[in-house]
Amino acid sequence: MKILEASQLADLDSYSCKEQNISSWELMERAAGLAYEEIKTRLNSATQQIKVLAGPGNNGGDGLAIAYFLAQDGWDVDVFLVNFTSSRSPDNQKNLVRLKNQAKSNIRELTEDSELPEFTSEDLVIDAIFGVGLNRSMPEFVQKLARKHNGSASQCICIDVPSGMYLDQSPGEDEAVFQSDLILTFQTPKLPFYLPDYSGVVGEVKIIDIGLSQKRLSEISSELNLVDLSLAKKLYRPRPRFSHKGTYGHAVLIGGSELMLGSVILSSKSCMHSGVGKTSVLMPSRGHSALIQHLPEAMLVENASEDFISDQDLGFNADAIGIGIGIGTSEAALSALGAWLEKADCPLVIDADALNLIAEHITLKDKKRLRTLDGQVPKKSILTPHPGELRRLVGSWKDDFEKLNLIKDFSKQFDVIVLAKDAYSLCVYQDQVFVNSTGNSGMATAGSGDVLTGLLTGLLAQGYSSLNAAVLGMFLHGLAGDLAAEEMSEESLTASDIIRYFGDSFSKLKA
Ligand SMILES: NC(=O)C1=CN([C@@H]2O[C@H](COP(=O)(O)OP(=O)(O)OC[C@H]3O[C@@H](n4cnc5c(N)ncnc54)[C@H](OP(=O)(O)O)[C@@H]3O)[C@@H](O)[C@H]2O)[C@H](O)CC1
Ligand SMILES: [K+]
Repeated sequence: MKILEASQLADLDSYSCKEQNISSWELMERAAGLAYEEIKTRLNSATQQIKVLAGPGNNGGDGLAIAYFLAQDGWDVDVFLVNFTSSRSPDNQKNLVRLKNQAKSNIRELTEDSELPEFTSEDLVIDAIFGVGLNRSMPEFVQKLARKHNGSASQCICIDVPSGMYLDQSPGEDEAVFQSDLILTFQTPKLPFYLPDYSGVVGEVKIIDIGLSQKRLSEISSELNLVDLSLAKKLYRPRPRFSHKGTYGHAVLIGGSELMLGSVILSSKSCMHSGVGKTSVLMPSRGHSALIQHLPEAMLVENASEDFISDQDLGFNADAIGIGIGIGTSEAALSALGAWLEKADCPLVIDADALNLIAEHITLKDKKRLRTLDGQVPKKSILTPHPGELRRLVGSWKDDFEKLNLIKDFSKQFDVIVLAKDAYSLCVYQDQVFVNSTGNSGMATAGSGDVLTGLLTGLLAQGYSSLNAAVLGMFLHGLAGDLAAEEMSEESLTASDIIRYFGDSFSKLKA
């Protein structure tokens, strides 16, 4: 699903009105009506009082229409006109006149000099002060209102976006943003919903289809996408009926060191469950019997060292290699990694300590090592850093938008795909950004990343392009975690459970 910028949203709005021969007010009426239908399903006898906070722009216009519908239905509604300017958009004005004529709700004006309303646990607050039009800090009294609301126990439904949220920047340190329990957003998801800087204010998100032009939406080029089931289904390639294990590729996992042997076993197991034909494992020889015990389907590659990975020739052509899991940062690991980066002639997934080694040798600016590592990270490799590894690779950022730009620059510089793991992982290739919609906090557990690496390596070996493998694998991994958490709760989830739900996760793609 495309994620649009404010200017693209405005273009989509006006195009849709023309295409459908409706006025902007009629579009607002439709959007507000659909939001109201959703709100209605959430009201119950415990909802004592509804407080609608409406700004003077079109977001406020939505709020005034919702207040009208609620009052028509007999709900007790207090409307606060948050008048940070004396000018009102025409559609807002029309809705205000209608609301006043209806005479069923209490309407109060709030300006800088007004006493702010109280919010209690019995209030349902509908925040319609600012929408996607916010382009500078909210006026101080509106921020005070947000802080007062955030400090209360009231419930809050934000219309389109929480007031105070920018589409293209993080809030300043002291800037207030309305904390939402639910966001009813129109037509397309908005990027900040998925960024850590806004995590404290984003509750449940419901995307409401308000019938904007699908034709125009498909024409608008957006490099930002939310990876949902329908996008994942487009990437998935069904298995041909007439096929054999050679059809699905030969994946190799290279990982492990003296005290970190489990991770590569886990990763290999994940790879084996990804649909791949064959999985071979190159790991320290002291882990060989454990691997065979836990994963008899896997094949071992001879390894010269008991404790470290080596650059032993495979003796066959690998279709994809996953490298780095548990290798440590020793000289032995560094030298084997350097050799593999140099000789690999298939797509790579690079994870964990391999990323740390690469990062170290980029930031050290040690020319010799730069040549052996950074210069030879094969193009189109998938790098899967967690936030700490990412920082080591791309440097520090002051907010999520700067982070995104750093990742894009890095991806362009080395021509690699970066899958930045987070609550909502981001998969970035040059200027294209794919935001994951699956996953949960139960997956923040040891081994979860190893499972992702195995899955990505397996998909690559099956012939998915690097970008498609990264995007699809990210989605499937999160979905498996969600399905596992549904059954067993986030708390008890382990990395092995994620693998057990791969099957259900793939099934969703075929449904
Ligand atoms: N298709 C849809 O998604 C529909 C969306 N609708 C709703 O419309 C809003 C967007 O409405 P808009 O009027 O463009 O913007 P806002 O209501 O968010 O803001 C109003 C104006 O306020 C000014 N502004 C911005 N920041 C500040 C600030 N910090 N202080 C004071 N004023 C500010 C700005 O105008 P300027 O000219 O002063 O820059 C805004 O334009 C969308 O979110 C939906 O809720 C429609 O209902 C139809 C369908
Ligand atoms: K709002």
